[in-house]
Amino acid sequence: MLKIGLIGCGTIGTSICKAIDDGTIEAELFAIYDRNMDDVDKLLSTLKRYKPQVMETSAMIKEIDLLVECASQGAVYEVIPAALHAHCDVMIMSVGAFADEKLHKTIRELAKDNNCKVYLPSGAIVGLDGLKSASSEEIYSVTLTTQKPPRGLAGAPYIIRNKIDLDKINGRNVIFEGPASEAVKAFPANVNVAATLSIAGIGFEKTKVKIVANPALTRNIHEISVEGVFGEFTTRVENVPSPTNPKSSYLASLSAIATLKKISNPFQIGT
Ligand SMILES: NC(=O)C1=CN([C@@H]2O[C@H](COP(=O)(O)OP(=O)(O)OC[C@H]3O[C@@H](n4cnc5c(N)ncnc54)[C@H](O)[C@@H]3O)[C@@H](O)[C@H]2O)C=CC1
Ligand SMILES: O=C([O-])CC(=O)C(=O)O
Repeated sequence: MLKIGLIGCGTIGTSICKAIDDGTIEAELFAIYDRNMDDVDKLLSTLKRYKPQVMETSAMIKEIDLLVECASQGAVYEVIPAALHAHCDVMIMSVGAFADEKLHKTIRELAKDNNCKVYLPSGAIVGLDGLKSASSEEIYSVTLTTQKPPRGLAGAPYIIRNKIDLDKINGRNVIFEGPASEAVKAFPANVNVAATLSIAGIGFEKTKVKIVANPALTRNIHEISVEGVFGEFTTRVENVPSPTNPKSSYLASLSAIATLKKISNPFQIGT
């Protein structure tokens, strides 16, 4: 059975561990880690079947088959290269870290050299399948428009740096427009999806991102428009925010679970 270690015992981490615990994902939950022990304890209290060990990732990567990162972009730097060195496969949620070209290159090379897989789930967006197909020919443009209720953007470095008072926004307000490379640094916990889109499509500089704060919303909306030789498509998803973290859509947790279900299943059907 696939032996999993996990870093990040917050919203997505807890959903994943519960899905392993209740058998939705057929895998062994071997170990977990978080820099915040309260989050570790809270997660452990939700599990009925598994009592994973709590250990630093430097120790767990010697024992596991797959390391799941659902912590932060900083954690990607701290743990992913080491895990690949240790011949672990990895699944990464904080995909925005890949905007750092050096890290991106290092992760690709380490995965190749150590014969490891790097899994990036679709996360909170829909349409990556079409973009991947279309990418065999020229893509002219990819645009992501993300709308969130203001509290779904709270704490972002861009909001703090520009002293934007989210409580004072009283209508649909475009607060950022720029390339994905800048968006994922300015909003590291809000638009990792822009990174996944960039990697699947035309890269971090050409992928355009617009971020809108909209107090009228209760959902996180991601609209993707793609134009290329194939024609054009638009997708739109209206995501229910996770109750424990309004920045992260519930679909992101479900996407992580779906990816792990696929990885852990020895029986694969379809192309
Ligand atoms: N790819 C996608 O579509 C999506 C990605 N995300 C990203 O996934 C990650 C997890 O999201 P959530 O579970 O909602 O966040 P969360 O804030 O609920 O939980 C994150 C947990 O990771 C821990 N953590 C953060 N940095 C750490 C480090 N360096 N070492 C150890 N522990 C660390 C925190 O203490 C916290 O318990 C975030 O980076 C988030 O931005 C979120 C939604 C969609
Ligand atoms: O969950 C979402 O709606 C998107 C998100 O936070 C991210 O991509 O970082």
